[in-house]
Amino acid sequence: MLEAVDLTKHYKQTRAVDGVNLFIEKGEIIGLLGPNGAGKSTTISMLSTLIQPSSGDVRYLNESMLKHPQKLREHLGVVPQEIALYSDLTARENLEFFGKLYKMNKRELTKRMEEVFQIVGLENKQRELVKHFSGGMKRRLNIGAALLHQPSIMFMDEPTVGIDPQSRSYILDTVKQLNREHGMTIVYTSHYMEEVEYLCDRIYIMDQGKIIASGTKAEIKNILSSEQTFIIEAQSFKKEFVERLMEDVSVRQVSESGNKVTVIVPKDLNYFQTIIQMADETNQDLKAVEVQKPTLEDVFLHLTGKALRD
Ligand SMILES: Nc1ncnc2c1ncn2[C@@H]1O[C@H](COP(=O)(O)OP(=O)(O)OP(=O)(O)O)[C@@H](O)[C@H]1O
Repeated sequence: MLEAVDLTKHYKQTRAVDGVNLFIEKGEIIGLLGPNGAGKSTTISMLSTLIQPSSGDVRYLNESMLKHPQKLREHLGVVPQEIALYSDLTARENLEFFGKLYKMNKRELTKRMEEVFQIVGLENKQRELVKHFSGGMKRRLNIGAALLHQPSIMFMDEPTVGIDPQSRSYILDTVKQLNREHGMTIVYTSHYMEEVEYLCDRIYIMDQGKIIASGTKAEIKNILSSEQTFIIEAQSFKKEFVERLMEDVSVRQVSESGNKVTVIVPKDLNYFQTIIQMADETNQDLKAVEVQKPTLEDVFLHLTGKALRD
């Protein structure tokens, strides 16, 4: 339905987005995951026609949107990273303002505002000044503003950054509900992999302006299917035991943190046995040895050598 074709944006020396190809099908929740500065916001600003690419194309229903962005804009809702509300107005006055921008007539707007306040859970706060709202309530109202004109595609740029856990969980549930009950297509950017894992059908992982992996959650985790991770727990670790692990040529990675040691080995090894044997030989007491399923964070670490929240 919506496609980025070799999308590139540079600012002087910075290649903010560097040859991104991605597609979004109707009814999907797509996650755009990457650390700060990866190019997520710039990508969605180009996809939502807010900024012009340096090169490449944005296609909606197979038609280029660079010359006629209006065709796409009426179907889009954008929740920007920065809160865009008037704090001296009430929640209701804010939505009225946005409704006028969308050129909605009064009757239509009044009806839609009721629905929107309900979706974002602010029915009882309509007449309160936004300056008295918590960060989470402002975010929810911001989402409400983007929903007024009933868009079919919604771009949400890190909508849960810096808010309380209750509002965060409310927003995540709202995203699911908009998708399931209203059939909305959603593009969700985040650097919280657990959010993307919870919400999204397909994921694009970005780093330094490029897509470095894409696919369903299962497909992405499969990237690591050639490895297995063991978490070894003990009251304290003996130097000899950790050294034995580090010296083992079949071990790909060892890291020690507090009372846990993480060991990555090829999948086909029966390494559980080896760990027990090494512990025995070095008089190391163990509390537990667990095999860990890979998370998206592990995949990211594997692909880029750095953590998502660096
Ligand atoms: N208007 C601009 N002028 C100059 N450089 C920019 C501009 N916008 C973005 N950049 C740079 O482009 C790169 C990508 O930025 P972008 O905001 O798209 O990343 P992001 O993945 O959304 O990060 P964040 O999670 O911090 O929002 C960064 O290095 C940023 O500094």
